[in-house]
Amino acid sequence: MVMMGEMWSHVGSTMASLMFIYAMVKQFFPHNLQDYYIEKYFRILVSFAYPYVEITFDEFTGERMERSEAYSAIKTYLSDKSSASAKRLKADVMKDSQSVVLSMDYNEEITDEFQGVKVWWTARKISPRSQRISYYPDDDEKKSYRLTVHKRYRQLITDSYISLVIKQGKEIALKNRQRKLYSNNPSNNWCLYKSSKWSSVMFEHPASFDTLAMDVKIKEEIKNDLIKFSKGKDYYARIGKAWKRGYLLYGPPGTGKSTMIAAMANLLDYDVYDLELTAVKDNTELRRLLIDTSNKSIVVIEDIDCSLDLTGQREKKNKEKDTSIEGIPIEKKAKKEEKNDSKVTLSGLLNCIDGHWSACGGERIIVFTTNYVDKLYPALIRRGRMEKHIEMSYCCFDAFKVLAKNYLEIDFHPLFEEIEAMLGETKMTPADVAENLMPKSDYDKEETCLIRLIKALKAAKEEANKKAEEEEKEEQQSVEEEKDKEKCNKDAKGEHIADHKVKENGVAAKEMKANNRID
Ligand SMILES: Nc1ncnc2c1ncn2[C@@H]1O[C@H](COP(=O)(O)OP(=O)(O)OP(=O)(O)O)[C@@H](O)[C@H]1O
Ligand SMILES: [Mg+2]
Repeated sequence: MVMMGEMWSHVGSTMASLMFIYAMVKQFFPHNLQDYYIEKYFRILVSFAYPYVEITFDEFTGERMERSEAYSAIKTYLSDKSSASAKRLKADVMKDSQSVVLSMDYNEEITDEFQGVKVWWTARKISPRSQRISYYPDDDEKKSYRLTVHKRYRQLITDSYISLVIKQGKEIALKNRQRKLYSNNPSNNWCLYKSSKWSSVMFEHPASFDTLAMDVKIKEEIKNDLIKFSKGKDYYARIGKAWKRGYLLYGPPGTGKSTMIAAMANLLDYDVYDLELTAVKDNTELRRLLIDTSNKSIVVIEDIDCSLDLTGQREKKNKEKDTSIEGIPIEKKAKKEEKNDSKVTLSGLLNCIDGHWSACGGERIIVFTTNYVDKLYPALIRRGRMEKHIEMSYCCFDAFKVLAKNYLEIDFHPLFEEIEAMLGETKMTPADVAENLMPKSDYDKEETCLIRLIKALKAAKEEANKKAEEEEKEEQQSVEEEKDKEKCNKDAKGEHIADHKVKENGVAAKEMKANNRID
């Protein structure tokens, strides 16, 4: 690779010669023709002396100043090249590890070669001359990459080289990328200049399908479904369906719905977009948010039943009779009460899930979670929209075995038998089982943890029996009350009929008397 200085020394010496020629020629031209002809020929000479084409790739482009995909891809491509050839490099330390990513520093140049043609890349950063106050720290800096190539190769470079650089840059980025967890910013935080609808942190959840406690068969089925989906690009194209899939995870709190989403993301190597619907102003904003998600991602709407007034009907009922939302954990109830300024409607959400625009991009999974599947509007979760409905339920023995392996690193223990029997008759969430299995001190042995779990299961069973007895009593009481009421009603009705009969008999007797008198 030859540095760009070589090109500049050629340009410099040619320019000096041209300036000399220009001064000489100027003397011999009639004064009135100097301006027109000299300038014309001077331009031709300059273009001869500088026979290069420059192409600039800005970091932000378009009317809405979106981050340019080409810029990001070029950056990645050049990082790979420049770590070997550039003299001044910038270093970024990756958060998760000790690895360092090197990229070329500003105003640094590197050369590249494509089919024997030399090109020069320069990283540029332009800061404004005047100081101005800005809300957004790097609004005023303009970053770009400039590609310089001899005009003779213009066609080759624009037709083939640039697209190759972008393709390779994207591939490298995909290989090196650190997955992210995005959450939507409230719309009043959107920056006017660069619309940042999502903020992100590194996605570092350690959950996997190996550590997920649930029925083994169902787990395998879900894993296969996900893998099939991720490899299904051609299949989806063939059947004429957008490459996306909807999952509905439902079940009581603490059964592993959120953990399952993390395991899905880790299995497929996808980003996660945690969409808080209550922070979305309206349907248009929802659409913009979803358009702004990347491929290979999972869009999650947690507690969908609490997030939206999806059925005006149901909401009205709840207001009249609040008992229907009893049992919702406090924070979720608060969320439901807090919602309010969001004007996202059911049809808006449905349109976002499978409207025409939702086919832009691909390889996207959308997941809804809820504790109350029966409360959801059927259209929202019908098959075809939410293709897979997965019930996350109370801890079964399969699930317990996974938790015992996770928390105690054991596959078997004589107490397992008793636990299996107890789990068959007691409802306990995996979250509660896990909590009991977690050693509370360094001296806690496996047996201590298992015995603690057995005690908790017994207590849960007693509690459930007591509750069932109370419920039965209440039911009996209400049946008896109902019976009493019915009896009272009957008695009252009987009296009323008797009264009526007495009255009727009285009237008949009077009539007979009167008739007898007439006779
Ligand atoms: N199936 C499971 N496998 C492994 N761990 C689990 C499972 N279910 C629950 N846990 C443990 O319990 C914790 C709570 O689980 P999680 O947040 O996934 O429940 P959830 O179903 O999303 O609850 P909620 O309905 O309240 O959102 C997790 O951090 C995890 O440690
Ligand atoms: Mg959850």
